[in-house]
Amino acid sequence: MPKPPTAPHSLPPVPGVPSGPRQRVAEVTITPVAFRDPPLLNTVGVHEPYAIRAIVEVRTDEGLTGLGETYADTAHLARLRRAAGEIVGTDVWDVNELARRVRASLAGDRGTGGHGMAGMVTNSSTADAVLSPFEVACMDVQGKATGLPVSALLGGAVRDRVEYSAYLFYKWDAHPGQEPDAWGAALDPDGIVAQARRMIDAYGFSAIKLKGGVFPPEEEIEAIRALRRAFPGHPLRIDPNGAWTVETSVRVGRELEGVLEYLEDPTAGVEGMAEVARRVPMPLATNMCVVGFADIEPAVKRDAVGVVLSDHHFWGGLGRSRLLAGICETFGLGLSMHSNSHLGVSLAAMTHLAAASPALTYACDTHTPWKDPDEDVIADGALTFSEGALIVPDGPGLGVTLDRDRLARLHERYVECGVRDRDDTGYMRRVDPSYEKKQPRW
Ligand SMILES: O=C([O-])C(=O)C[C@H](O)[C@@H](O)C(=O)[O-]
Repeated sequence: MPKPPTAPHSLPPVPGVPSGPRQRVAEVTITPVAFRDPPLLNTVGVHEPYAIRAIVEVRTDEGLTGLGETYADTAHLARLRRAAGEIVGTDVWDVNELARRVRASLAGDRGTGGHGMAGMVTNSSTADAVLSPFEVACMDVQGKATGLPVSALLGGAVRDRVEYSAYLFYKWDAHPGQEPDAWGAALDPDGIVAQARRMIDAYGFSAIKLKGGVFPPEEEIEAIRALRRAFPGHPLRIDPNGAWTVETSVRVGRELEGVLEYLEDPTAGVEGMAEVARRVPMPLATNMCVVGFADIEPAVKRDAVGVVLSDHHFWGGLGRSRLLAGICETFGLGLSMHSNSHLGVSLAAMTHLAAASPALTYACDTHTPWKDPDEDVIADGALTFSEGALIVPDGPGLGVTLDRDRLARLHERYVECGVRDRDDTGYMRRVDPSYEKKQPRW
């Protein structure tokens, strides 16, 4: 009797896991990198000359490689490295097993800092933040193994282009001791409008977010009014990262009635947010008081937020961010997307997630315009903005490839600038030393 043809891959099936070319994680590489970051101001201080990220590569026993990207502060890197050792041997389709192993690798780790969450009032899950880049990398492999884009693996793209917003910052001309960059300074309403015009001319964005909490609220209200006059049709948002008292938040919210599409994190903590929400006319958005699954119930009970900014880096990857999207739909919460200084691997993952999230109806945040296009780790051409949006890549996986020369260069920079030795906040922000004592600032 002729033998049945052998399957191309010989792993036993995993119950409940979709079939597909099966592969196991054979090797994991984590490469911290540093890229130039302009002197953008936020409520804690100023961005450092370099932002740091970690690029995660997951290689399989079948020779495919998947990519992920995450924070690279000292605490987070140490956790990533522990997890990397544990996940070798995992089937890339078995994300539950991947999560189990990541959690096991963190046993006994009670730390909550790192991964960009320092200073937040949060129930953010360290394990979710560690899981995220590995899950994204495994999904990239799944896509490569099946020929499907990640958006298809997430349930299917409901849009073929993902809109992003112009993310404006008050800004110095230059970091001390450096040449001014092409953006120039933006320290008043005219500077902010000029920055918006430049960014919108270059990218075509049709929504605008201003990072606030830097100057007294009256000045920031003026900047928003100036933006409204200059861009009458663009939805506007302001985000002071929780720097205002409840009373200041209420005053700003009322003054900007009819001007803002949402007011993001005006004050810190779910109680304060709930009180502001009761007294201002627009929805409150957050990426500070709902940053993990445990934050959802208290926020919903108190009606504290109208819009959640998801972020797959915090929420455990793409699959768990889809879960968040479903919960938001259930409770009638809007869904938008948060960003931090990031590279192209994250941008690709954000774009696939947004494409596959029907409830995500707001333009997403991105820091991309603040990065020199040569300072990335991906090859050019995969992600290009047109009319404020990215076309969702339709090639296998994330649809981006690593440029190894760039990766090596940015890693060398990371080693040279010594940031690896810093026990920083995870933001790579130079923090005003008096900040801790000044919260809320107004
Ligand atoms: O709420 C936000 O958009 C952020 O927290 C993102 C960034 O950390 C932002 O504040 C920054 O880049 O300074």
